Amino acid sequence: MKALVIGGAGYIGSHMVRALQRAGHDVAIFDNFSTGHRAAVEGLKVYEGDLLNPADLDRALPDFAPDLMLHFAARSLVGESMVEPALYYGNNVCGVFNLLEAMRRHGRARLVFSSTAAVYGLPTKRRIDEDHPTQPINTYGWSKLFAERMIEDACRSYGLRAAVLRYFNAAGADDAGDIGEAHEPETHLLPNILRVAAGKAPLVRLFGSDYDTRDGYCVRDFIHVSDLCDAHLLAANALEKADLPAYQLYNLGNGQGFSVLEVLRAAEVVVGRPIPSEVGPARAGDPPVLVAGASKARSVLGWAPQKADLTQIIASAWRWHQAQRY
Ligand SMILES: NC(=O)c1ccc[n+]([C@@H]2O[C@H](COP(=O)([O-])OP(=O)(O)OC[C@H]3O[C@@H](n4cnc5c(N)ncnc54)[C@H](O)[C@@H]3O)[C@@H](O)[C@H]2O)c1
Ligand SMILES: O=c1ccn([C@@H]2O[C@H](COP(=O)(O)OP(=O)(O)O[C@H]3O[C@H](CO)[C@H](O)[C@H](O)[C@H]3O)[C@@H](O)[C@H]2O)c(=O)[nH]1
Repeated sequence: MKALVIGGAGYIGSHMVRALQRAGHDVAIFDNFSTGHRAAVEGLKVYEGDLLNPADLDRALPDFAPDLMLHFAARSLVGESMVEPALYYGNNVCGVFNLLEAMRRHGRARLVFSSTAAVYGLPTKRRIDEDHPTQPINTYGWSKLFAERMIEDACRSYGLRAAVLRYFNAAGADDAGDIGEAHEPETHLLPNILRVAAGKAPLVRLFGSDYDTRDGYCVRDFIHVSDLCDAHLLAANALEKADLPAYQLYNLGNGQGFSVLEVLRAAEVVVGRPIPSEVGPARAGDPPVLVAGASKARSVLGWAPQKADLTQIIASAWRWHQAQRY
């Protein structure tokens, strides 16, 4: 299969490239390098282009003629989305619109799309499954929900077959240790903890300690990036199954929540020393608990996460942080 990874120079996209290659597929990347890294895509076929420029897609799609497109190219900082909503509606909504139109123009009909647990908003039940109401509390979540809707409509009207994957908290790095999470600025919990452990920052700030949770800290469901990629491969196969609908939606998480403090303590065990921290004010827009109900991906796709153990996730991220290439 020929797969075009849109946003393939980014954190999750670069891992997806690896997973596709290991599965024997022919891979190319489409990326504008706004947050991606050239070092992550060395030696690969790259179409440098922007989803906001349809001419770039008109160059890449007929040239590579992919059987499958995988979309990772988004802005994804919750805080930024509340200050600069236009950036989010531009990239995450107009970008997806341009992609869907280009796919229609060039007869490309298979898409796997990265969505997010942020589409759900505040949880109304302990585990968030796909039937949970979607009421985002930030612009990032709304932009992804609008994109999902456009994809669903394209499946109904234009013969597209698509899988939308709503991730919870992606973490960890490839076993090879040469690609990993590197955002600037970094806002995610685990890389921020490990930057301190690696001596690149003096301390990590824990946002809020008086949430209504077991220890007062926010609780999240961490899923290894390689397990996410496995689910994408399975979702791509599911697009070919006539007994499954043209539009498929799956949550991806381990179904187990860890508090911010528990993640810090687990990281201290992995690195073998205390990691300086301080408690700061709660961050605006953070739901207290986000834990996935992801049984649908298991039962329909046959997905079985191989790296669900938090210590294993942190250890893989730590290997990357110690030898970070970019
Ligand atoms: N990291 C997480 O925990 C998480 C959780 C849920 C969902 N997601 C979603 O997963 C996807 C990937 O996240 P990530 O953490 O790897 O992000 P990232 O910022 O590391 O990667 C995004 C990539 O897309 C590229 N890109 C962005 N806009 C583009 C455009 N207009 N045209 C071409 N390329 C463009 C960037 O240069 C980058 O290489 C995003 O859609 C994000 O919303 C991530
Ligand atoms: O330096 C930090 C960074 C984060 N946190 C806390 O750690 C938890 C996790 O925060 P992250 O920023 O790592 O992740 P989020 O849960 O905010 O968001 C992630 O998961 C969401 C869905 O669950 C979205 O998909 C989003 O794109 C993705 O970044 C939150 O309680 C946050 O307040 C800290 O205490 N200190």
